[in-house]
Amino acid sequence: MQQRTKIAPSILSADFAQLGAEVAAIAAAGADYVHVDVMDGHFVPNITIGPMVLKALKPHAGIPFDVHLMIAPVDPYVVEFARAGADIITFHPEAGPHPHRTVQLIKAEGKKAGLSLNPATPLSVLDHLLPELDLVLVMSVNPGFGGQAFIPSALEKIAEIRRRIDAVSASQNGRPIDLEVDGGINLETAQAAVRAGADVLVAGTATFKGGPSSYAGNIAGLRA
Ligand SMILES: O=C(CO)[C@@H](O)[C@H](O)COP(=O)(O)O
Repeated sequence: MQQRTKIAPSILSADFAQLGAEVAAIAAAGADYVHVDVMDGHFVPNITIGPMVLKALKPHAGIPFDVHLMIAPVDPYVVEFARAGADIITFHPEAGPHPHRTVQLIKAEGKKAGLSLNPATPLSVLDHLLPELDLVLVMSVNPGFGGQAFIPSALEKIAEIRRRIDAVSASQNGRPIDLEVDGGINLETAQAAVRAGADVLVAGTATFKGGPSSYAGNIAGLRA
């Protein structure tokens, strides 16, 4: 069953010189999650922020921090990100040999666990893991940078994952599992992604364009 659409601004498009004020501003503007893109220059070709910055940002926004780890290996860093303030920790199945163990590590810290699928990652990675997950993140761009164009084949993937999530959720007394889409989200692609079954939209460029006075309108526009 699809929930109300949630908006998770990616702070990759925020003003990095004002990050505390930026996360406070998006929370005040109606964002549901703060989406933190963690990149290591190895798993993806870009380097962003680590647990120290997450810890510094945490007190600035009273909404869940949705942390997307684009790092390999991922297991050695799960506990540090959890204790730095992540509420949801999402990782890639390619980032470690044992994705099920990574989920166990996340859950042992009392956090929600997400699995992210790159554009070329097959849906079979979900076969034995979906019942354990709280979130599935469909990448609609190749991870590494903001401002890329939405890859249309993500829509087919979202629709199939929607079916699988609904089946698992129904067998677990309606336990919610978020279906999040990330990359190239604008007013047009947001509508297509939600129609296909997404219920969380990650949006960097589309949230932060125009500066703080535009955030509430940008978020409301995406949600509508
Ligand atoms: O994880 C990533 C990129 O790797 C995304 O979160 C992007 O940062 C989204 O940016 P826009 O496409 O919305 O600008």
